[in-house]
Amino acid sequence: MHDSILLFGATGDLAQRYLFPSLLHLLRDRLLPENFRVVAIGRTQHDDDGFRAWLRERIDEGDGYSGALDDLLSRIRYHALNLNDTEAMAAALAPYADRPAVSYLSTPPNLFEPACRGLKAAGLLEPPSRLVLEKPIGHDLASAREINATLKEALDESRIFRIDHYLGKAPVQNLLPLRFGNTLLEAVWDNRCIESVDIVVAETAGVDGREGYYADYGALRDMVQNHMLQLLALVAMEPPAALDADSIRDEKRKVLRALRPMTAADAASDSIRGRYGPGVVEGRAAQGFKADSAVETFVGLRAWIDNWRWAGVPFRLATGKRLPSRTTEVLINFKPVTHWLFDRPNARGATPNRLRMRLQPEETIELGLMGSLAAPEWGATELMPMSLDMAMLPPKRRIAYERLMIDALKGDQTLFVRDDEVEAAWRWIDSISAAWQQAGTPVHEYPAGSWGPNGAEAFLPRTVGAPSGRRG
Ligand SMILES: NC(=O)C1=CN([C@@H]2O[C@H](COP(=O)(O)OP(=O)(O)OC[C@H]3O[C@@H](n4cnc5c(N)ncnc54)[C@H](OP(=O)(O)O)[C@@H]3O)[C@@H](O)[C@H]2O)C=CC1
Ligand SMILES: O=C1O[C@H](COP(=O)(O)O)[C@@H](O)[C@H](O)[C@H]1O
Repeated sequence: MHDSILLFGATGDLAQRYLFPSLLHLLRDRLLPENFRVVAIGRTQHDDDGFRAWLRERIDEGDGYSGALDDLLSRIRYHALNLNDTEAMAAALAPYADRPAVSYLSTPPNLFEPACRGLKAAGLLEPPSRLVLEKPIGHDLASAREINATLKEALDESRIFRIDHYLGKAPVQNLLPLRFGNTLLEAVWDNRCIESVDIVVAETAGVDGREGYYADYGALRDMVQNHMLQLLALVAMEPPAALDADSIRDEKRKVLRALRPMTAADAASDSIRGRYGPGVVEGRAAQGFKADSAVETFVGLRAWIDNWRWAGVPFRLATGKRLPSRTTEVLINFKPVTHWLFDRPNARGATPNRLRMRLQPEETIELGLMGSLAAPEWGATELMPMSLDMAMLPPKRRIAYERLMIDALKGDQTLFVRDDEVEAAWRWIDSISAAWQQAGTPVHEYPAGSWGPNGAEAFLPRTVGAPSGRRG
């Protein structure tokens, strides 16, 4: 396990909210090597003590763990550097090439190339050192390819770790054991038994301080290209021959490549775009998002995977900001039974089986079944929907980045995205942006605190937002 991390973008939002807290938790739980050190790099001028004081004000140590924050701060050295200045980078960072290191670029993607130049000049990309990159990897297929080519000039793919923090979430890691560890599920996991799949990522948060980025990216590029397509790939992939990183990533890539490109003719039926206006979210007034570009904060898509297993099964993807509740879930909607035996006067109809995997805010799995309760007062046995609910209780709920940082330090790429997966995802996303452009797909305003623009309901499951265990 490497014991040296260089954190670029150390003064940024992501570092403050997630990366340093993750390191704090890992240190607190004694999961990092004894000599672990952090080299923090930002543009803002601080000396070591100034940065430590700045960081201390922004990190909550948590109850009952006194000492962990002091420990973390004592391991940090800070350098103010402009990543476009290769010579300055090489001079300041060469001393840290004394041990194999992980360099983590939590910076905008236009800095990846200059950062690689500086790291190379400092000797920090020599094997077995590694490079971790934040999303987004580009803005479209062409720019993603350029970034990937630049990275490969500096180091080989086996040492490049592209982050998708959804892969670090425990319930996402549970998708494979759930699918491939249960005969019961895998036997019915195809178009003979499954009618449709829903993947929903609803947020109450707005674009909050990332207006410039969002005006350029929108929900399609910010959320669908990465997190939602990774969920789709894990739900739809074939069983890998083994659990090593490349076997899993090979299968995910095949699914992404089988996504049917969207055409302008399909845009109206298979997609919807919206942008939040003013409204009320969780009881608080929220302003609308204004941008000069035609960019969406809500997107609904119907995706088709053109292969044997999934032919004819729609995958509905919906994500949006400033929606009424924070809900991330995957729903597998099974077909109804082929012949319904229980039709009687006043009897309820069949409710097809449904598997609901909720990732956020709570981590639960719910299987909807039909059953009966013999109730003498009704004079007959009435069929009714029932559900088997299970809360997933990991020993400790962790920030997704904790797992990803540990894996990068250990060199395990399973939960990181390979170049060809990123490119296959962009190929499909590009087809959608081109279809929208050709078809002139409008961006409809929706009030903050609503479930998206008119028409969004066709892309959202009926139950979304209902607390776990309650039928919508
Ligand atoms: N914030 C989030 O929730 C998420 C962010 N990401 C991704 O993570 C990355 C970082 O995001 P975020 O922290 O929000 O961004 P911020 O804008 O908050 O931070 C950017 C960081 O990069 C540094 N930086 C910018 N330009 C230079 C330069 N020329 N030389 C050296 N350092 C520079 C900044 O230094 P300084 O502040 O000192 O100027 C700052 O530390 C982005 O790629 C983003 O898309 C991904 C998922 C979620
Ligand atoms: O990468 C991103 O993810 C967050 C949502 O992550 P979650 O773990 O809170 O579900 C999203 O808000 C942000 O816009 C996007 O860049």
